[in-house]
Amino acid sequence: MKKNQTAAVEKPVIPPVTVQAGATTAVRGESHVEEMESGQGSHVEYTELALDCLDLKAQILCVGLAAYSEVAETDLAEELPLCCCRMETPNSRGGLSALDQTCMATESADGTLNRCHRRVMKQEMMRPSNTVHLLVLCEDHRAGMVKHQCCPGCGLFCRTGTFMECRPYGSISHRFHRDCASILKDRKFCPHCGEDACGAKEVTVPKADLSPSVPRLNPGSSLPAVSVVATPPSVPNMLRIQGLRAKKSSEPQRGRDESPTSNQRRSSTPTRQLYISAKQGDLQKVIQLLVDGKDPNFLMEGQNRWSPGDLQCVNLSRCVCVHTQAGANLDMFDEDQRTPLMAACENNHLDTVKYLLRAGASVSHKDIMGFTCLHLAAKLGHYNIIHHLLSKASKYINCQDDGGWTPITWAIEYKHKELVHLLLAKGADVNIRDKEENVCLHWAALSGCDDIAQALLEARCDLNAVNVHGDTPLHVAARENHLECVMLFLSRGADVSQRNRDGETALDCCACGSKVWTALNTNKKLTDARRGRECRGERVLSRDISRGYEAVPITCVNAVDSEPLPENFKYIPDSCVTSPLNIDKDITHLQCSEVHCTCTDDCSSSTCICGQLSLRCWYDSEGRLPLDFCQREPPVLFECNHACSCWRTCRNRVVQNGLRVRLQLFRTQNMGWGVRAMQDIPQGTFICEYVGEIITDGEADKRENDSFLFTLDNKVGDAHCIDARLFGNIGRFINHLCEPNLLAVRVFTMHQDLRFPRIAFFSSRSIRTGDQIGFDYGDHYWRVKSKYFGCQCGSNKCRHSVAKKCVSRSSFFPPSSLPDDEV
Ligand SMILES: C[S@@+](CC[C@H](N)C(=O)[O-])C[C@H]1O[C@@H](n2cnc3c(N)ncnc32)[C@H](O)[C@@H]1O
Repeated sequence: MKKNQTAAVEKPVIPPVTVQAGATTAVRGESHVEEMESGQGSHVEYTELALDCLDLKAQILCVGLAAYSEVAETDLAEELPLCCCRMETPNSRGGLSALDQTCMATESADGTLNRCHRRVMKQEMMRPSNTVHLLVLCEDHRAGMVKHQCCPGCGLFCRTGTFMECRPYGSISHRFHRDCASILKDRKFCPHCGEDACGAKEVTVPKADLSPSVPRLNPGSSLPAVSVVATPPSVPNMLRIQGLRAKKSSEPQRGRDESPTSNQRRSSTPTRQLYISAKQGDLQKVIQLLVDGKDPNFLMEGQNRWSPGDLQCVNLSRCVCVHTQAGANLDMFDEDQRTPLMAACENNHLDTVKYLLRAGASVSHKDIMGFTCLHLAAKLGHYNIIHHLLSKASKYINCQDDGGWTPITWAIEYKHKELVHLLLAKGADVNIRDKEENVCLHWAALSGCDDIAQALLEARCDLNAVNVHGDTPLHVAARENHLECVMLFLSRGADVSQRNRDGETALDCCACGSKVWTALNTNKKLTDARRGRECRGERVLSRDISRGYEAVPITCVNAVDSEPLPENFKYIPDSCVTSPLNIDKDITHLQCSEVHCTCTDDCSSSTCICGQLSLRCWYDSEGRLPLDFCQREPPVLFECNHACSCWRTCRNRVVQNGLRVRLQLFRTQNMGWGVRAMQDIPQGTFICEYVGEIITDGEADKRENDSFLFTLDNKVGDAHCIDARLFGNIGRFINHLCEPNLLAVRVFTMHQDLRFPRIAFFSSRSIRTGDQIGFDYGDHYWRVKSKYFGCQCGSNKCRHSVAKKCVSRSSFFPPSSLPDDEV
């Protein structure tokens, strides 16, 4: 419709404008076009307008885009040059030189040249086309330039004499010399607007007559008399101009900005100029061209692209605004099918993005790669852009590009952590598959960002997802040698033995001996062990029955029956009392370590105080009892204590340091729960203490369950027991073995009240991983218990497998204190 309208009058000229960097934009409604420099002798045609106030659409409607001839819309016309009569260029030399202070315009009148000598008021330079030199002009010639009275072909003014005149919009007059018309494929066009020169008329203006030109009725009959002036300084330039013009005519396919030697195809058409000016952020020219009626929706083929470099110009956003107000199709796209909104998103121009969204630009538009605005901004980590886009159009958050990638995928790959968190918070789907079936975790594994991977796992991204290659995220992280991601995935249960399409496990994907390899290999061994247990139907009931009270965790497993974790007792790391026993803890009663132990490597103090106790340090440098330690009647051990002068780290402190070997509570086939070693243990190693409730012998007699009683009979004072029935440690689960591998030894540590020794188990021989540990409950125990059951230790040397007559309460006895009179 616009194309059929014509303008009755020439529209006002939009002034040259400058936009200061950092000036608020039209989006906020505060922006305005800066005033043109207040030059002296300002022109009436120049109108200062605020950008927001521009109603270019109306102006352009008024001008009538229909003024474009059909020729102008053909490919042929796209190659035509365009004048730049209304453009100013800053004087690169800064201020005006003495020479510049004189107008450089030359009037051409029927072959006679006349150089202007008027004084110049403004230093900005002008020219009708890029093929001629820039000129500093007086105010009169500046006005003439704006009115297209300067010939773009030769750069001479056509204000008197005979010349061609094109009137594309009726009142607008484009002047040029007949020989300066643009020639393209044997056709002539107006060098100002590209209109067919057939429509131009030859007119003659008498020298003194500066009124609007009129068609020349009789060419040659009314030529004005013009004076031939001396050759002006600019004549050599004009020779060059003529030469270039001839070349342009002979090579019409080239653009006017193009050097003859350049192979690059240059933009040269009127409409193309609009696009280029917009790309360059040349707001002044954009406005000019739009007002001149150029189509804001023009799509240039071949070279048009909103490249990042183009878009860094501060004026761009204003150009976008102007385009928008001029009626541009907001979703017009370039050769990459990118819209201005996409360009603004990619280049982090938030204000422009806001403006375009308000104006109705599409968020869902996809470029040639299938990218949306969200993809572009996500890839570059433009947090605020994404935030704003999602606030307006959150439904596109999971939009996939041609690779099947969502915006969050791009943010992940480029490690934009904050952005990933934003997208997750806004509902990004982390399990959407791309074209290779990757999920987000694959991309986190590739980038090696464990923080992001963790966030994805918390967002329930599938750790075991496999892509078309059969790779899990663990495969990818291993291949990329990203240790942190590998550790994270393993800790979350990634399957180290999963094979991809090539039959590779993650272990096969990394360098042998690397940290990643070590982590994966360790995990594989543990996994294999676990799987072995699972094959046996073993269930892990607890990862630590001590609840962290021991230095090493004690797992509990059951591969035998459905018995649950034993919870009918309270695990305690040290013996306790439930009624006062008056244990002598008087520090002054402690035997001084100096007397019996120097706690040095050659410590061998052996002062005996009662004939029964050997006061010496028995431990070797590894904290083990010597191989010749008497097992039949083990001596009582006195460890150093707080009354000693030695350090807490001295060698004579082992039992008081607590559990150090790895043990496991397991379900036996026929002895209920039992304890086994989870590591190889050398002979003489402290295993654990028998911990429980310290009670009197009388109290023990009253207790119904005697299965956990350990007698502390020292033949010194009242007899006491440790009852581990209600309170105990791992020691309460140690079964009787007729071929024991443990030796119970009395030990004193922080007190030396001989009625209350601690019962410590040491390995009486070497123990292998997986072996059940056990001690000899003693003949007394079996004399009591054999009425009810026989020993189930399974040893060939079992001495208690046959049930015998019960006599009384049972309890365990350390070998060295078996009562002589027990029956
Ligand atoms: C201190 S508890 C040992 C842990 C016990 N197996 C459990 O399940 O709690 C002692 C009890 O274990 C069983 N026990 C220990 N050693 C045994 C053996 N060699 N043969 C049969 N039963 C045994 C007996 O029931 C005994 O009273």
